[in-house]
Amino acid sequence: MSTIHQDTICAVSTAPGTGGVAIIRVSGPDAIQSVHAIYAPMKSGKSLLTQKAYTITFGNIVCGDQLVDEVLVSLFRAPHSFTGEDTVEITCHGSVFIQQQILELLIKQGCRSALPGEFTQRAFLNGKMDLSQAEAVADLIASTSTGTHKLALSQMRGGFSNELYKLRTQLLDFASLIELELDFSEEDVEFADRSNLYNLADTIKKVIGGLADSFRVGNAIKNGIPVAIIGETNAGKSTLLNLLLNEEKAIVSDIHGTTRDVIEDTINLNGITFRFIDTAGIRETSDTIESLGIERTYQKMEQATLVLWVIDLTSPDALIETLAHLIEPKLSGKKVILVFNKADLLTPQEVAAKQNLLDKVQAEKITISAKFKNNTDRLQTKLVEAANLPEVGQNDVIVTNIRHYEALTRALEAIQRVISGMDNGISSDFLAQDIRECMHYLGEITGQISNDEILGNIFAKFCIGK
Ligand SMILES: Nc1nc2c(c(=O)[nH]1)N(C=O)[C@@H](CNc1ccc(C(=O)N[C@@H](CCC(=O)O)C(=O)O)cc1)CN2
Ligand SMILES: Nc1nc2c(ncn2[C@@H]2O[C@H](COP(=O)(O)OP(=O)(O)OP(=O)(O)O)[C@@H](O)[C@H]2O)c(=O)[nH]1
Ligand SMILES: [K+]
Ligand SMILES: [Mg+2]
Repeated sequence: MSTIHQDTICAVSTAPGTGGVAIIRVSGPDAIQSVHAIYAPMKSGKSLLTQKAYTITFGNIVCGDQLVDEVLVSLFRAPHSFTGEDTVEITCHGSVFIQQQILELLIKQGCRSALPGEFTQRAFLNGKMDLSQAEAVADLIASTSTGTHKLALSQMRGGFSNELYKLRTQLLDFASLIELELDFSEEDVEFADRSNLYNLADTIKKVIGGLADSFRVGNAIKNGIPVAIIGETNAGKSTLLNLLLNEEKAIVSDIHGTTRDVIEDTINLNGITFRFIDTAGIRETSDTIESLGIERTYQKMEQATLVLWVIDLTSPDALIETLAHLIEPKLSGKKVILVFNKADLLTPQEVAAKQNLLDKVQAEKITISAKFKNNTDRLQTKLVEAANLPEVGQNDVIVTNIRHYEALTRALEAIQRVISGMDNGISSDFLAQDIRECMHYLGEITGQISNDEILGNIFAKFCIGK
């Protein structure tokens, strides 16, 4: 792909504010000329126009006869740069005022302020990387832990893309065999050995299915495992949240219905990110706002992977059972830990007598005192066990991006139609159509298939200067 964006863009690529130095990036056909016009190298004979690529020179940025700053200027010549275009980087002093002045000078030279992600978008459009690699650049910038860093790095280096290219090749083989048959359809012969084709479709299905399934892990690593803390009012949910986060995040009081809006935050336990979600206590209420809060509790429960159902051991058994009728139907498919709280208020005998409560609920049980932090280490251990995240190796391909997950789901549906079509002896042209559809969705991930809307959505989420 050749450069189709003929204008030259500029932006500050370092964090806003005042670091010691800042980098201003200029990319496009007039990058070298534009910087040349505002730059005076210290040593004669070092004009940017004649400098070799991958060199740095020292000099002054000037506005007429006014000195703006002493800077370093790095030169990249197309196609050997991040964007694939001519690129010049000015490293100036970290004053916002200086950065602004230099940008203004560049704009006077005909450069345009870059849009968010536009440098990376150009790298994609110039064939420097595919779309999933470009998206990984944003993930890498946002990475905050070993897990997110490792996944973003592997995706940026093309691990995921290679997997998809392999699949595409297999699908192409498949399609050509089928299409060969179509060419000879009058003769009513089957060129492509059906059982080979069937095996191939099945292999492809397994690979796509495996990639789609990896999103559970990828999403958990990237966004944290959602853990909803639910239960009756005053059970001690907010006390438990604060304890898990080690921070007074939520208001705790002895008034029923204190928490009305959802409060959430993440924390790392044993390298796993958990997103704890404190919710409004569930009870019958005539208060409109509280009812809305309880609605949200149910929504959050639905979105959670893990549910901590907090029970006040001092509540009457009947109340707990009544509440169970409301909660239980919403727990299917989730890991549940029943947290019997306020053990400090009961004798050990009384606590023991309560152990059979809610026996019919499929769940682990633990007895704690959130207030006095009794047995809460055990609860953390249980959480880590319940997370059940596999070790991710250097070469494992894990899907972390919801856009990729959705495309994989579509691709999986298409290949499943191929398989059931073969089961039902469907005609070859229909099979070919489904194979092409499968390829289309895989192509959306790498950007072989793309449009302005997809690209706009992706790059608008980048920061400016990237
Ligand atoms: N100053 C600065 N630091 C930076 C970046 C940048 O743009 N500027 N990057 C921005 O994200 C990252 C580095 N990414 C880069 C990727 C490729 C090329 C490049 O010149 N590629 C050439 C030649 C490669 C080679 O020597 O083999 C090419 O692809 O042809 C430069 C930076 C991180 N650090
Ligand atoms: N004795 C004792 N009191 C506790 C314990 N945990 C919480 N409490 C008290 O129980 C009361 C309610 O605690 P909260 O954390 O606000 O309960 P909640 O479940 O968030 O309540 P709502 O937000 O109203 O649904 C407060 O007075 C807490 O101090 C505990 O383990 N032992
Ligand atoms: K309360
Ligand atoms: Mg609360």
